[in-house]
Amino acid sequence: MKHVDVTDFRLTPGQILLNATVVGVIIFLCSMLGIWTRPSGLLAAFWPANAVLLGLFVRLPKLAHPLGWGAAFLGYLTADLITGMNWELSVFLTAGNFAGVAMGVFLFKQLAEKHRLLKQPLSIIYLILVTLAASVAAGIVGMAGFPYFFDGLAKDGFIYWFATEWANYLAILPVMLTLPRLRLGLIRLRRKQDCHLINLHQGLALLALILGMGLGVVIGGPGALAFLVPGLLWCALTYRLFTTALVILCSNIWVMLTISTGLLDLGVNVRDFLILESFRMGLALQSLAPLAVASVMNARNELVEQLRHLATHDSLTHILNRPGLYEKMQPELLSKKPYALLMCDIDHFKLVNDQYGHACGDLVLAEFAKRTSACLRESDIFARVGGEEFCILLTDCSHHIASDIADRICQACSNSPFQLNESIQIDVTVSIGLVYFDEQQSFSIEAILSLADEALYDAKESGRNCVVMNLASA
Ligand SMILES: Nc1nc2c(ncn2[C@@H]2O[C@H](COP(=O)(O)OP(=O)(O)OP(=O)(O)O)[C@@H](O)[C@H]2O)c(=O)[nH]1
Repeated sequence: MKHVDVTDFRLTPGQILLNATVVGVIIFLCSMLGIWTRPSGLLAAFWPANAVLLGLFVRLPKLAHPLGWGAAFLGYLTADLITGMNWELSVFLTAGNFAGVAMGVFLFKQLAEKHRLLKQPLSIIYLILVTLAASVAAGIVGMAGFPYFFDGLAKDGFIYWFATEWANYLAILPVMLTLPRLRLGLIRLRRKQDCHLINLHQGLALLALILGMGLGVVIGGPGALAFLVPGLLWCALTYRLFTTALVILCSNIWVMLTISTGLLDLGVNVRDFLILESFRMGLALQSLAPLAVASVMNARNELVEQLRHLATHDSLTHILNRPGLYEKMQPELLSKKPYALLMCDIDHFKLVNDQYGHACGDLVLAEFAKRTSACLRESDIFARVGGEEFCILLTDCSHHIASDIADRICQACSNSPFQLNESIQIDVTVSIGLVYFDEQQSFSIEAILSLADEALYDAKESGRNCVVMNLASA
């Protein structure tokens, strides 16, 4: 079945025009960068525009509107024409650029999103294959026009286009594909930890890479490229996928710059066209090893995170379970500010199970968790610690706030019946034992829970559907 991107239909003409303008401007700037960094025609190696266009169209498919393609065409053409190229040659070069990008967009569309975003180790193999095909497409156009425009052999045209495209795609695309949440050109970082200062381990990894770069320049020779490998691998084991891709791109640019300026002497004649192309591809392919390591680490970290979540959360109510609560009840958290612990137990819950069945009992538990969560503050910790027993840790609160919250939970249950399905409505009440601790007091987690259990027992004894509060004394 043909896949239709419904988001296309939601764009207004104004948005489509704005998107196209953004694409056109980005491609113009990238083309200018490529032209500007081309020293005396020989090392026109850094041509980011195609990889950036492909990355944009893969990450934001709504940009790949016919107007977006048209704007990209104008972006390429304008950069060429204002830097003195004749329009015939410019159209030929742009056709080569488009052939590669179109092939890449088509093939990436056939892949699952996890592979498009390089989230699985196998994604790196797909990246190699897709960019290989895109570079062959560009190479075929290059081969067709090379004899006419450059008076060279068609075979050389193919090699030149193919190698340059492949090296650029492999270096730049990983950065585009792993860029955290691209929204209108703004980067929204997913986790707080991304904003933290890099830690010592990450700093050392970067230092190892810089050392490798420096050693390569000092020692030189054909092995100099491999000096980057330890630093890159260390980065791959330490940084997130996007950061690793960025570090790889920067180190590749460094190598290309030091070679083109003569700072890095590989001991081979990089002015020889075939040696240069072989070198470019070797550099790009070498970068895939650390990228694959980073991708494996990414998949592993996501798996560990999923397992950790499963181990610390209750699958029925999606709140913390007992181990999750213990993990959060850090002694240092409990020693600094006054806090309260609420032990909640649904009244006569056994009757619900007996009368309506276990499945309805489960619905009551889930609804209780939902109603209770709505009564809590963001900082409160809520866990299911037994069958129909729930525990709430209220950090940094007065005993007034604690008893207010406990009353609110009781009312949230008793005020309106629980609607289990279209025909079943039941009245549910909850008993709550509350213990309040000021910051002077120090108790073990077990002692805290046991004191709350005693208060809960008193609440049950007092007739249920009520809160009993104990002020703990050390
Ligand atoms: N549906 C469902 N029932 C559970 C679950 N875990 C425990 N239970 C049931 O919860 C009931 C707990 O009953 P009791 O501990 O006797 O207490 P109660 O009926 O709530 O009475 P009081 O606490 O004295 O008001 C038992 O029938 C358990 O089988 C669960 O995950 N789902």
